[in-house]
Amino acid sequence: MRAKDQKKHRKKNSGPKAEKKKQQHLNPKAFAVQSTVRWLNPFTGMTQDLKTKKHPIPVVDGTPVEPPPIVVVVMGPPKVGRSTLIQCLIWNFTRQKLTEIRGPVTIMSGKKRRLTIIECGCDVNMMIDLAKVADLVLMLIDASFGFEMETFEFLNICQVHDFPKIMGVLTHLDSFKHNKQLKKTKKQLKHRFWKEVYPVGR
Ligand SMILES: Nc1nc2c(ncn2[C@@H]2O[C@H](COP(=O)(O)OP(=O)(O)OP(=O)(O)O)[C@@H](O)[C@H]2O)c(=O)[nH]1
Repeated sequence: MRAKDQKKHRKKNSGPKAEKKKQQHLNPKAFAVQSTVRWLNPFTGMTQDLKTKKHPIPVVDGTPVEPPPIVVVVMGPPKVGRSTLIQCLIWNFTRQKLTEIRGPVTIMSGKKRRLTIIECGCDVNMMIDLAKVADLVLMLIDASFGFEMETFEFLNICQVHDFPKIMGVLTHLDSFKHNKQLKKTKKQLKHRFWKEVYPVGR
């Protein structure tokens, strides 16, 4: 068969494929300038875009007027006197009595300074979370008993997560009958506390 006799390939004008091809050719220069008149029009064209770009954007200062509250974490083993200490702190700053502590308590400690006091339980997850956010940790130690597992656990966690400021607070000091014994225990606990905290603490 000769090439002349062969039928020429004809373009499809109907059917789904043809429709698709037609649609593809509808807007070949979608992002090009199609009309210079419209392009120069101050309300619809590029001029408006250029003007907007030139317009200075006001810089908003997002810094809060009042500083965020200082997070104070009160931690210690069970029955060491955490709730009692928090109640005393609240009474000291606000002259209000809080019988039950159910969560974080925020108090005004100055004209613009706020304190958020959080009681830390003996749960490890809670300790990890609070070690990350605490600005100051009040570490309660029962003087009549000495250091307990929870205290060391918390100190270890603090070493991993950016060590916060730590203050040791001795409780149950009134259980000592003799002054000499009290002084000796205080000294011992103080030395031990510094040994544990100082090498890594701020
Ligand atoms: N003698 C004496 N008793 C204290 C002292 N601090 C707290 N207590 C008593 O110890 C008991 C427990 O105190 P809480 O403040 O409830 O201790 P906590 O650590 O909050 O205890 P839990 O949350 O129940 O684990 C209470 O009866 C307090 O009165 C203290 O310095 N001396």
